[in-house]
Amino acid sequence: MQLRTDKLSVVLSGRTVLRDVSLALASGQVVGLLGPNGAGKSTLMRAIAAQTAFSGIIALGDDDLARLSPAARARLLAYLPQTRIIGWRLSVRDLVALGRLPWRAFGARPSPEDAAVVDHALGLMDVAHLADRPANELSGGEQARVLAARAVAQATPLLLADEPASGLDPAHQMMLMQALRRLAGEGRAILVSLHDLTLAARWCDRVILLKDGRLVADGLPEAELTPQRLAEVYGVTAHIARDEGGIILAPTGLTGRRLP
Ligand SMILES: Nc1ncnc2c1ncn2[C@@H]1O[C@H](COP(=O)(O)OP(=O)(O)OP(=O)(O)O)[C@@H](O)[C@H]1O
Repeated sequence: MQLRTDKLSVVLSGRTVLRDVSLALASGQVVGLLGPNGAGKSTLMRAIAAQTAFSGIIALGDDDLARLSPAARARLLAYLPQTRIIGWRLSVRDLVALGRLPWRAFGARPSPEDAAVVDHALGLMDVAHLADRPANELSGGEQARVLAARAVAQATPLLLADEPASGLDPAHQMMLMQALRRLAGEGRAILVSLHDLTLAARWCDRVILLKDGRLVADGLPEAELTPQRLAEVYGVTAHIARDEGGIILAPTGLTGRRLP
Protein backbone atom coordinates (compact mmCIF):
# COMPACT_ATOMS: atom_id res chain seq x y z
CA MET A 1 0.00 0.00 0.00
CA GLN A 2 1.43 3.36 -0.97
CA LEU A 3 1.37 6.57 1.05
CA ARG A 4 1.36 9.68 -1.08
CA THR A 5 1.33 13.34 -0.13
CA ASP A 6 0.82 16.03 -2.70
CA LYS A 7 1.60 19.67 -1.95
CA LEU A 8 1.06 19.10 1.75
CA SER A 9 1.24 22.33 3.73
CA VAL A 10 0.59 23.14 7.38
CA VAL A 11 0.10 26.55 8.94
CA LEU A 12 0.42 26.82 12.73
CA SER A 13 -0.30 30.06 14.59
CA GLY A 14 -0.09 31.96 11.29
CA ARG A 15 3.31 30.47 10.30
CA THR A 16 3.70 28.07 7.39
CA VAL A 17 5.72 25.29 9.02
CA LEU A 18 5.33 22.77 6.18
CA ARG A 19 5.23 23.94 2.58
CA ASP A 20 4.23 21.92 -0.50
CA VAL A 21 5.68 18.59 0.60
CA SER A 22 5.10 15.91 -2.02
CA LEU A 23 6.40 12.42 -1.35
CA ALA A 24 5.59 8.77 -1.86
CA LEU A 25 6.31 5.80 0.34
CA ALA A 26 5.70 2.20 -0.74
CA SER A 27 5.15 -1.04 1.17
CA GLY A 28 8.39 -2.75 2.07
CA GLN A 29 10.34 0.47 2.53
CA VAL A 30 11.93 2.04 5.58
CA VAL A 31 12.23 5.74 4.82
CA GLY A 32 14.22 8.01 7.12
CA LEU A 33 12.85 11.49 7.72
CA LEU A 34 15.73 13.83 8.54
CA GLY A 35 16.29 17.51 9.14
CA PRO A 36 17.30 19.94 11.86
CA ASN A 37 15.20 20.85 14.90
CA GLY A 38 12.11 22.72 13.76
CA ALA A 39 12.38 21.51 10.14
CA GLY A 40 8.84 20.11 10.21
CA LYS A 41 9.37 16.35 10.69
CA SER A 42 6.87 15.96 13.55
CA THR A 43 4.44 18.30 11.81
CA LEU A 44 4.56 16.14 8.68
CA MET A 45 3.85 13.00 10.71
CA ARG A 46 1.11 14.71 12.69
CA ALA A 47 -0.58 15.83 9.48
CA ILE A 48 -0.46 12.30 8.04
CA ALA A 49 -1.84 10.96 11.34
CA ALA A 50 -4.69 13.51 11.16
CA GLN A 51 -3.51 15.28 14.31
CA THR A 52 -3.19 18.67 12.72
CA ALA A 53 -5.02 20.56 9.98
CA PHE A 54 -3.35 20.69 6.56
CA SER A 55 -3.90 21.64 2.95
CA GLY A 56 -3.00 19.38 0.03
CA ILE A 57 -3.59 15.66 -0.35
CA ILE A 58 -2.65 12.70 1.82
CA ALA A 59 -3.62 9.35 0.32
CA LEU A 60 -3.00 5.83 1.48
CA GLY A 61 -3.64 3.38 -1.32
CA ASP A 62 -6.96 4.46 -2.81
CA ASP A 63 -8.09 6.17 0.38
CA ASP A 64 -7.98 9.91 0.96
CA LEU A 65 -6.87 9.85 4.61
CA ALA A 66 -8.78 13.03 5.45
CA ARG A 67 -12.08 11.33 4.58
CA LEU A 68 -11.59 8.23 6.71
CA SER A 69 -13.22 7.68 10.07
CA PRO A 70 -10.80 7.54 13.04
CA ALA A 71 -11.53 3.80 13.36
CA ALA A 72 -10.72 3.10 9.71
CA ARG A 73 -7.59 5.25 9.95
CA ALA A 74 -6.42 3.34 13.02
CA ARG A 75 -6.44 0.13 10.98
CA LEU A 76 -4.30 1.76 8.28
CA LEU A 77 -1.72 3.76 10.18
CA ALA A 78 0.00 3.64 13.53
CA TYR A 79 1.65 6.79 14.85
CA LEU A 80 4.36 6.74 17.50
CA PRO A 81 4.69 10.35 18.68
CA GLN A 82 7.89 11.94 19.86
CA THR A 83 6.57 12.61 23.37
CA ARG A 84 6.73 9.40 25.29
CA ILE A 85 5.27 9.71 28.72
CA ILE A 86 3.25 6.84 30.13
CA GLY A 87 0.77 8.27 32.59
CA TRP A 88 -1.24 5.18 33.49
CA ARG A 89 -0.34 2.36 35.82
CA LEU A 90 -0.92 -0.45 33.33
CA SER A 91 1.20 -3.53 32.91
CA VAL A 92 3.47 -3.49 29.87
CA ARG A 93 1.46 -6.32 28.29
CA ASP A 94 -1.86 -4.52 28.81
CA LEU A 95 -0.46 -1.29 27.42
CA VAL A 96 0.92 -2.98 24.30
CA ALA A 97 -2.43 -4.79 23.93
CA LEU A 98 -4.12 -1.38 23.51
CA GLY A 99 -2.61 -1.46 20.03
CA ARG A 100 -5.10 -4.23 19.17
CA LEU A 101 -8.23 -2.17 19.97
CA PRO A 102 -8.81 -0.93 16.39
CA TRP A 103 -9.17 -4.56 15.30
CA ARG A 104 -11.83 -5.60 17.86
CA ALA A 105 -15.55 -5.02 18.04
CA PHE A 106 -16.51 -2.83 21.00
CA GLY A 107 -16.56 -4.92 24.20
CA ALA A 108 -15.14 -8.05 22.50
CA ARG A 109 -12.51 -10.07 24.32
CA PRO A 110 -8.96 -10.31 22.93
CA SER A 111 -8.59 -13.22 20.53
CA PRO A 112 -5.71 -15.74 20.50
CA GLU A 113 -4.46 -13.85 17.44
CA ASP A 114 -4.42 -10.59 19.45
CA ALA A 115 -2.32 -12.30 22.12
CA ALA A 116 0.09 -13.67 19.51
CA VAL A 117 0.52 -10.24 17.88
CA VAL A 118 1.17 -8.64 21.28
CA ASP A 119 3.77 -11.31 22.14
CA HIS A 120 5.47 -10.74 18.80
CA ALA A 121 5.57 -6.95 19.36
CA LEU A 122 6.93 -7.41 22.92
CA GLY A 123 9.70 -9.61 21.50
CA LEU A 124 10.56 -7.29 18.61
CA MET A 125 11.08 -4.36 20.97
CA ASP A 126 12.85 -6.51 23.57
CA VAL A 127 10.36 -5.80 26.35
CA ALA A 128 8.93 -9.33 26.79
CA HIS A 129 10.87 -9.69 30.07
CA LEU A 130 9.10 -6.56 31.34
CA ALA A 131 5.59 -7.71 30.37
CA ASP A 132 4.20 -7.88 33.91
CA ARG A 133 5.84 -4.68 35.22
CA PRO A 134 3.82 -1.45 35.55
CA ALA A 135 4.78 0.47 32.41
CA ASN A 136 5.01 3.83 34.22
CA GLU A 137 7.73 2.48 36.52
CA LEU A 138 10.16 1.68 33.70
CA SER A 139 13.18 3.69 32.62
CA GLY A 140 12.85 6.25 29.84
CA GLY A 141 14.35 3.98 27.18
CA GLU A 142 12.25 1.03 28.36
CA GLN A 143 9.07 3.12 28.18
CA ALA A 144 10.07 4.23 24.67
CA ARG A 145 10.38 0.58 23.60
CA VAL A 146 7.02 -0.30 25.19
CA LEU A 147 5.27 2.48 23.27
CA ALA A 148 7.01 1.36 20.08
CA ALA A 149 5.73 -2.16 20.76
CA ARG A 150 2.17 -0.82 21.10
CA ALA A 151 2.48 0.87 17.69
CA VAL A 152 3.85 -2.36 16.20
CA ALA A 153 0.96 -4.35 17.72
CA GLN A 154 -1.48 -2.13 15.86
CA ALA A 155 -0.35 -4.11 12.77
CA THR A 156 -1.09 -1.38 10.26
CA PRO A 157 0.22 -1.17 6.70
CA LEU A 158 1.80 2.22 7.54
CA LEU A 159 3.88 3.00 10.63
CA LEU A 160 4.98 6.55 11.45
CA ALA A 161 7.65 6.63 14.15
CA ASP A 162 8.85 10.03 15.40
CA GLU A 163 12.39 9.75 16.76
CA PRO A 164 11.90 6.23 18.16
CA ALA A 165 15.68 5.80 18.59
CA SER A 166 16.20 8.79 20.85
CA GLY A 167 17.03 7.75 24.40
CA LEU A 168 17.79 4.16 23.41
CA ASP A 169 21.19 2.60 24.12
CA PRO A 170 23.26 1.56 21.06
CA ALA A 171 22.18 -2.09 21.14
CA HIS A 172 18.50 -1.18 21.37
CA GLN A 173 18.90 1.39 18.59
CA MET A 174 20.17 -1.44 16.38
CA MET A 175 17.38 -3.77 17.53
CA LEU A 176 14.83 -1.06 16.78
CA MET A 177 16.15 -0.49 13.27
CA GLN A 178 16.38 -4.25 12.71
CA ALA A 179 12.74 -4.55 13.83
CA LEU A 180 11.67 -1.78 11.45
CA ARG A 181 13.45 -3.55 8.61
CA ARG A 182 11.74 -6.83 9.58
CA LEU A 183 8.33 -5.11 9.57
CA ALA A 184 9.06 -3.59 6.17
CA GLY A 185 10.04 -7.07 4.98
CA GLU A 186 6.57 -8.22 6.05
CA GLY A 187 5.10 -5.58 3.74
CA ARG A 188 4.65 -2.51 5.90
CA ALA A 189 5.65 1.00 4.87
CA ILE A 190 7.66 2.80 7.53
CA LEU A 191 8.44 6.48 7.93
CA VAL A 192 10.89 7.06 10.76
CA SER A 193 12.38 10.37 11.84
CA LEU A 194 15.94 10.20 13.06
CA HIS A 195 18.69 12.55 14.19
CA ASP A 196 21.37 9.86 14.03
CA LEU A 197 22.74 10.13 10.50
CA THR A 198 24.62 6.84 10.64
CA LEU A 199 21.52 4.93 11.72
CA ALA A 200 19.62 6.54 8.87
CA ALA A 201 22.34 5.81 6.32
CA ARG A 202 22.77 2.17 7.28
CA TRP A 203 19.20 1.09 7.92
CA CYS A 204 16.95 3.16 5.68
CA ASP A 205 16.19 2.37 2.06
CA ARG A 206 15.74 6.05 1.40
CA VAL A 207 16.04 9.34 3.20
CA ILE A 208 13.89 12.44 2.94
CA LEU A 209 15.42 15.67 4.19
CA LEU A 210 13.35 18.61 5.36
CA LYS A 211 14.62 22.10 6.02
CA ASP A 212 12.49 25.08 7.03
CA GLY A 213 9.32 23.13 6.20
CA ARG A 214 10.39 22.21 2.68
CA LEU A 215 11.51 18.90 1.21
CA VAL A 216 15.10 19.46 0.08
CA ALA A 217 16.23 15.91 -0.77
CA ASP A 218 14.69 12.49 -1.35
CA GLY A 219 16.78 9.53 -2.42
CA LEU A 220 19.29 6.87 -1.50
CA PRO A 221 21.17 7.62 1.75
CA GLU A 222 24.59 7.42 0.15
CA ALA A 223 23.57 9.76 -2.64
CA GLU A 224 21.85 12.33 -0.44
CA LEU A 225 23.92 12.39 2.76
CA THR A 226 26.94 14.09 1.24
CA PRO A 227 29.22 16.51 3.12
CA GLN A 228 27.85 19.38 1.03
CA ARG A 229 24.23 18.46 1.78
CA LEU A 230 24.93 18.07 5.51
CA ALA A 231 26.58 21.49 5.50
CA GLU A 232 23.58 23.04 3.74
CA VAL A 233 20.90 21.34 5.80
CA TYR A 234 22.46 21.03 9.26
CA GLY A 235 25.34 23.52 9.11
CA VAL A 236 27.87 20.85 10.10
CA THR A 237 31.04 19.42 8.69
CA ALA A 238 31.11 15.63 8.73
CA HIS A 239 33.53 12.78 8.37
CA ILE A 240 32.23 9.99 6.18
CA ALA A 241 33.74 6.52 6.42
CA ARG A 242 32.65 3.20 5.00
CA ASP A 243 32.64 -0.44 6.06
CA GLU A 244 30.81 -3.55 4.93
CA GLY A 245 27.57 -2.34 6.58
CA GLY A 246 27.45 0.93 4.63
CA ILE A 247 28.54 4.46 5.47
CA ILE A 248 29.33 5.99 8.85
CA LEU A 249 28.65 9.69 9.30
CA ALA A 250 30.25 11.57 12.15
CA PRO A 251 29.54 15.30 12.49
CA THR A 252 32.89 16.94 13.25
CA GLY A 253 32.13 20.65 13.56
CA LEU A 254 29.99 23.64 12.68
CA THR A 255 30.34 25.21 9.25
CA GLY A 256 29.63 28.80 10.06
CA ARG A 257 27.37 29.53 12.94
CA ARG A 258 29.11 30.11 16.24
CA LEU A 259 27.62 30.44 19.67
CA PRO A 260 27.64 34.05 20.90
N1 LIG B 1 1.52 24.90 17.82
C1 LIG B 1 2.45 25.54 17.12
N2 LIG B 1 2.33 26.84 16.82
C2 LIG B 1 3.27 27.50 16.12
N3 LIG B 1 4.37 26.91 15.63
C3 LIG B 1 4.56 25.61 15.91
C4 LIG B 1 3.61 24.86 16.65
N4 LIG B 1 4.07 23.59 16.76
C5 LIG B 1 5.24 23.56 16.10
N5 LIG B 1 5.53 24.77 15.59
C6 LIG B 1 6.71 25.13 14.80
O1 LIG B 1 6.71 24.35 13.63
C7 LIG B 1 8.04 24.11 13.22
C8 LIG B 1 8.21 22.63 12.95
O2 LIG B 1 8.13 21.92 14.19
P1 LIG B 1 8.30 20.35 14.24
O3 LIG B 1 7.99 19.92 15.63
O4 LIG B 1 7.53 19.75 13.12
O5 LIG B 1 9.87 20.20 13.93
P2 LIG B 1 10.77 18.90 13.93
O6 LIG B 1 11.46 18.84 12.61
O7 LIG B 1 9.99 17.70 14.33
O8 LIG B 1 11.84 19.28 15.05
P3 LIG B 1 12.62 18.41 16.20
O9 LIG B 1 13.78 17.78 15.48
O10 LIG B 1 13.07 19.47 17.14
O11 LIG B 1 11.66 17.44 16.80
C9 LIG B 1 8.94 24.66 14.31
O12 LIG B 1 9.46 25.90 13.88
C10 LIG B 1 8.02 24.84 15.49
O13 LIG B 1 8.44 25.93 16.28
